Amino acid sequence: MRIFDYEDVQLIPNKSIVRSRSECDTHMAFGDRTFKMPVVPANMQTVIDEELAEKLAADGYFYIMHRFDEESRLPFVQKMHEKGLFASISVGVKEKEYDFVNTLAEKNLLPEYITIDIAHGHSQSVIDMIQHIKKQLPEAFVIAGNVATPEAVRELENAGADATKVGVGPGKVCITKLKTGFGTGGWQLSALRWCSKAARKPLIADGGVRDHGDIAKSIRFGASMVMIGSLFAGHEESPGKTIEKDGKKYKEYFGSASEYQKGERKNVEGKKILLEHKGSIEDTLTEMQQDLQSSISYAGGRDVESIRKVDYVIVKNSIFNGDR
Ligand SMILES: NC(=O)C1=CN([C@@H]2O[C@H](COP(=O)(O)OP(=O)(O)OC[C@H]3O[C@@H](n4cnc5c(N)ncnc54)[C@H](OP(=O)(O)O)[C@@H]3O)[C@@H](O)[C@H]2O)C=CC1
Ligand SMILES: Nc1nc2c(ncn2[C@@H]2O[C@H](COP(=O)(O)O)[C@@H](O)[C@H]2O)c(=O)[nH]1
Repeated sequence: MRIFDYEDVQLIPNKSIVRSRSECDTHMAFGDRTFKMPVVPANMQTVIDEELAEKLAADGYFYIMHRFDEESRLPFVQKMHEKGLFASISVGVKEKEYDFVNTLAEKNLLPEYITIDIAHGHSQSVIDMIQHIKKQLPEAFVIAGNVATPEAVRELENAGADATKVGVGPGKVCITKLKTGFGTGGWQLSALRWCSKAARKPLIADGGVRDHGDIAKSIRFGASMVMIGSLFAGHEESPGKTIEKDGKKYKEYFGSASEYQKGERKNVEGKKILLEHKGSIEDTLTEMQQDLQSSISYAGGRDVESIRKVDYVIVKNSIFNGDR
C-alpha cells in the first residue's frame, strides 16, 4: 500500500468545461437528503451547539450534533422537527444509550441521522448498537465510527451501518497516536483510500483536514462527506470559550477525549488548544464553497463527482513549497 497524507498529494488538472467557477455545483447527496457541500463540522462540544446546528440545517448544510449534553438530545430532536428541520444526533454505546434509543422509539421521535461516536469503532459494542438502532428506529440513517481499516468498514456495513466514518488519530487535538501508538495520523488520506476499496456505502473522512483543498483530496480518495473540527472551531458562532491574550482574540478547541470534556484524567486521548478567532462561520463556509467550486473546475467537471477520477501525484511534504 502507498502511504501518503493530505500534504503529500496534488491533484492534476483536466481541461475546464465551464466558463465560470460559479457554474460548478458543490451539492452532495447523503442519505435521503442533498446538502450544499460534502462537509460537516465535527460533532464536538467546542465545534457545534444547538444554535449552530439549527442555522446549518436551515441553510442547507449537513450537521451532526454532539452527544455530550445527554439530556438535551430528545428535546433537540423535537425542536428541530417542530421547526421543519432534520434532526441529526450522536450516541455512544453504553447501557443508558440503549434506553435513550428505546425512548426515542416509544415517543415516535425519529432523528433522520444517528451517529455512533466512539474512538475505536471496530468493536462488538458498535455492531450491537447499530443493530439496536436499526431494530428500534429502522428509518434512521446510521453513521458508525471511527474506523481505520477495510475490514472494519465491511463489518459495520454488514451490521447495518448506512455510512462509516474513517479516521483514528489524525485530529488536530488528538493525542491517540502518541498515547497508544495506533492510528491513521500521518497517513489518513491513504487510510481513506484503503477503506474505500472495501466500502459499498458512503464514507466520511474524519480528521486531519487543514486546508480547503483537502476536501477535494478526500473526495478523490473515496469520501462522500468530510468531517472537520479545527477549521470550524475558531469562529464567532463556535461554542468554545473566547479568550483574550495580549489584545488578540482566541477560541478554545478541545478533544472529546480530553480531560476538559471528560471532567477527569482517565483514558485521556485529547488535548486543548487555542485557535485564532476567525470571524463569522458564514464567511468560512462561503470561501470553502468557492474553493470547492474551483476544485471542480480544475477536475474538468461541473459537480463534486467529477473530482473522483482525477489523476494525482505524490510529492512528499512538498505542496507548501517551503511556505510553512
Ligand atoms: N477519532 C478519533 O481518533 C478519536 C475520537 N475520540 C472521541 O472521543 C470521544 C470519546 O470516545 P470514547 O472514549 O470511545 O467514548 P466513551 O468514553 O463513551 O467510551 C465508549 C465505550 O467504549 C469503551 N472503549 C473506549 N475506548 C475503547 C477501546 N480502545 N477499546 C475498547 N473499548 C473502548 C469505553 O469503555 P472504557 O472507557 O471503560 O474503556 C466505553 O464503554 C468520542 O467523541 C470519540 O469520537 C477519542 C479518541 C480517538
Ligand atoms: N484522538 C482524538 N480524536 C479526537 C478527539 N476529539 C475529537 N477527535 C477527532 O478529531 C476530529 C476533528 O479533527 P480535526 O483535525 O478536523 O480537528 C473529530 O471529528 C474526531 O474524530 C480526541 O479527544 N482524541
